[in-house]
Amino acid sequence: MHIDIKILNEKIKDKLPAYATSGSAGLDLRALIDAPIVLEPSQTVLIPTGMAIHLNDPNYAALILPRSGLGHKHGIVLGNLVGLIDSDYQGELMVSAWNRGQTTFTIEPFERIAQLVIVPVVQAQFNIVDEFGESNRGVGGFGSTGVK
Ligand SMILES: O=c1ccn([C@H]2C[C@H](O)[C@@H](COP(=O)(O)OP(=O)(O)OP(=O)(O)O)O2)c(=O)[nH]1
Repeated sequence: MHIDIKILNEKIKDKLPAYATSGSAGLDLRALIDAPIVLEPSQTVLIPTGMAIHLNDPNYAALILPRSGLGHKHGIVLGNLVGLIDSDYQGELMVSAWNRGQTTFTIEPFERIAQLVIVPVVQAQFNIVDEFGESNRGVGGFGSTGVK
């Protein structure tokens, strides 16, 4: 798949997202900031990435996800938990960085703060019905199969 990407800030030109290994699902996104940002516990900041993508196909979306290491070791996740990038969005990719840990964390310029995953999407059409067809589960949910 080819995706149009716009460089909005020349400083990111030689640091564009790339798959780290042939099996990588995510592309690391870097913080396009001029100076370190100190994130206090519980604080959330919106971090620019200096780039925009245009997926241009309703059958795809991109998800911004936390980096496992940052989340596990330092408590840096996303203020919106997951960022959803619509296929018609052309603006700058922004990362909502949330320090859910108990100590300050400093985001350095160009630090890899999140990752972008391209995913397939189905835009559904809904048929209004009075009754659904047969199903094994029916309306049972929220642990109805025995999960505590
Ligand atoms: O982490 C994120 C989440 C979203 N976006 C951009 C891409 C997305 O297509 C657009 C709108 O996001 P969303 O629909 O989730 O935001 P909203 O709060 O529902 O606002 P809107 O009224 O703009 O849809 O913002 C980002 O850059 N980073």
